[in-house]
Amino acid sequence: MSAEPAIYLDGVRFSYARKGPVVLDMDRFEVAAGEKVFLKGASGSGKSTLLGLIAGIMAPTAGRIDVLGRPMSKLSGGRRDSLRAERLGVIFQMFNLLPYLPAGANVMLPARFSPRRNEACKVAGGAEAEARRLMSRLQLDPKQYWSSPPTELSVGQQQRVAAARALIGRPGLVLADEPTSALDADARDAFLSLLIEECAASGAALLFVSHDGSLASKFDRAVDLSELNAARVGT
Ligand SMILES: Nc1ncnc2c1ncn2[C@@H]1O[C@H](COP(=O)(O)OP(=O)(O)OP(=O)(O)O)[C@@H](O)[C@H]1O
Repeated sequence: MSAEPAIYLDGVRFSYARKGPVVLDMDRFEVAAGEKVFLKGASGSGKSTLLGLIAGIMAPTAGRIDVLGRPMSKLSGGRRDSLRAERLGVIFQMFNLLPYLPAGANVMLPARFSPRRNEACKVAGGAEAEARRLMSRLQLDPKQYWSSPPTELSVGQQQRVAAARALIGRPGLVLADEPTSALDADARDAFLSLLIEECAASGAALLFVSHDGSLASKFDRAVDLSELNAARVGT
């Protein structure tokens, strides 16, 4: 496992519009390699914005964000996309599954787009074998659901597909934005335990956003963005 931090953020400011309000203003934030961090904060405190910046979907207005030792915030949009595809697993609030691809093909997507992740699947017998293993681990039987279109899956099942897709090919960092908000308490706890186990098995750091503070005890550390973000939007 790399000793470089999974996330290193220094003096970051971000506005959605050139003359718009500063929505994120953070001095320092770090997540160690393999660390599991729970990120909470009031609605509108900037959690999704922070994840978008770490994932390289947007670039900060000022400051530096390194991801797995790479200078994410200094890269062009195209190179940020490549870094995200090669090294990050991202589970969005709405899962962002491709509706025209069946579940199994959705899980395999990162391995199709990233040679590095495809290569990492070889120890498991290839990308399809690894996709099936991850679906089984996340309690979504691939014999039954491999060919199912996402529209025919329940919200909880779609979430498992999104998690398996994020985990395929050993990403160094998994970012999860409220992935449990649609689940009941038992399903939520089971899902989170499996996600944490799989991140630990592949050595991935996990930054997990949720409003539900009762989940925090499962993590190495909990962080409140309302305290870290000097912009204090939404509070
Ligand atoms: N696309 C956008 N354009 C302009 N402003 C935005 C955009 N997305 C979010 N914001 C603003 O940025 C601030 C932070 O929003 P963000 O979605 O990051 O908060 P959050 O903590 O994830 O909220 P929630 O817990 O409700 O999901 C809010 O004031 C919001 O209105």
